[in-house]
Amino acid sequence: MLIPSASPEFKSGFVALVGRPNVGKSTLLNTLIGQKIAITSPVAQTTRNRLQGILTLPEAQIILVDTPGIHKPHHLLGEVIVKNAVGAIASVDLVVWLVDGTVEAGKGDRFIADIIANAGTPAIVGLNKIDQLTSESLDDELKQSKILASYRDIAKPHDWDLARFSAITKEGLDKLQEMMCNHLPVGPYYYPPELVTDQPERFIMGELVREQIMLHTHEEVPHSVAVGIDRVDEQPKITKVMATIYVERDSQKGILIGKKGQMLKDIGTKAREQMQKLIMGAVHLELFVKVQPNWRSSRAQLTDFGYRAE
Ligand SMILES: Nc1nc2c(ncn2[C@@H]2O[C@H](COP(=O)(O)OP(=O)(O)OP(=O)(O)O)[C@@H](O)[C@H]2O)c(=O)[nH]1
Repeated sequence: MLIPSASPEFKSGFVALVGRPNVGKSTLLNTLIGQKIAITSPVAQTTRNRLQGILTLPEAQIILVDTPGIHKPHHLLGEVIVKNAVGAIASVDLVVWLVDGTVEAGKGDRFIADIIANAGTPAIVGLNKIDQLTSESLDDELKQSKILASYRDIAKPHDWDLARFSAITKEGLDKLQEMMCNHLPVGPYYYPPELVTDQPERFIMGELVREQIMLHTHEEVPHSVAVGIDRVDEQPKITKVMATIYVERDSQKGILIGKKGQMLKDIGTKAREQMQKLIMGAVHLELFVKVQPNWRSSRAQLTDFGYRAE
């Protein structure tokens, strides 16, 4: 893949997507670059690592940095996640601060606004999920103007732009893209235009397994799961993938395997389908489950699973 030379007006830069857990950062990233590279789920705190999506337009290359949701940390993994998100804010050209555009700004939102303001990075406040708003009555309209006003109040002193959109229906995303380009400096292509992410396929494969675990199991399991891809064997007609799911307790292993192995089978089938889309070819997936007590509290284990403090 070749990196073309940019025209003198070409713009490029790094844009961090930040916000509370579950506001739709990963969904927005996937929609903007037009391919699934970030996993999403209705469970908060799905995203753990920094992931870059590359959006190449005729006039600009925007490198979108997905960050884990900012929340109060409860264990070492939580601390590492928040520290990485804060680090990302300080090191980019622009922040898109994503919020749930269906509710007024609250304490948690102001906490993030303060972090962005302290970093001094220019920002766009992105009110997402507007597809969920209805404007059938005067009450609805009043509610919407209150939501908008609550974010305007926060944005105004810092000169932050406001954008309203839906990462799912794509309404308003053209305008957001235009705003992002306006904020970027003139610059080169950082990546070949065909590339959509900086992450190796192996990492995304592990994430696709983790996504299915989150979708298939209940509260007890998701946050204590890590997935390691042990082997990827590319054969002429099929790619064989072996992966291990690490949990902290025997009980979680039991839940994951399920009655007669049915749960693990379902997770494997769905993850395999997603992997086939990713590599555009046939996949044979083998999953193993291992108990690794307290991996979230061990720095060495976190590093092994690829969660690095940056
Ligand atoms: N209706 C609606 N739902 C959305 C929209 N964007 C995201 N969602 C949903 O919100 C949930 C969370 O989305 P994610 O993209 O995983 O959120 P996130 O901010 O990356 O979450 P973390 O990884 O926890 O930080 C998912 O169920 C999405 O389908 C939107 O524009 N409209």
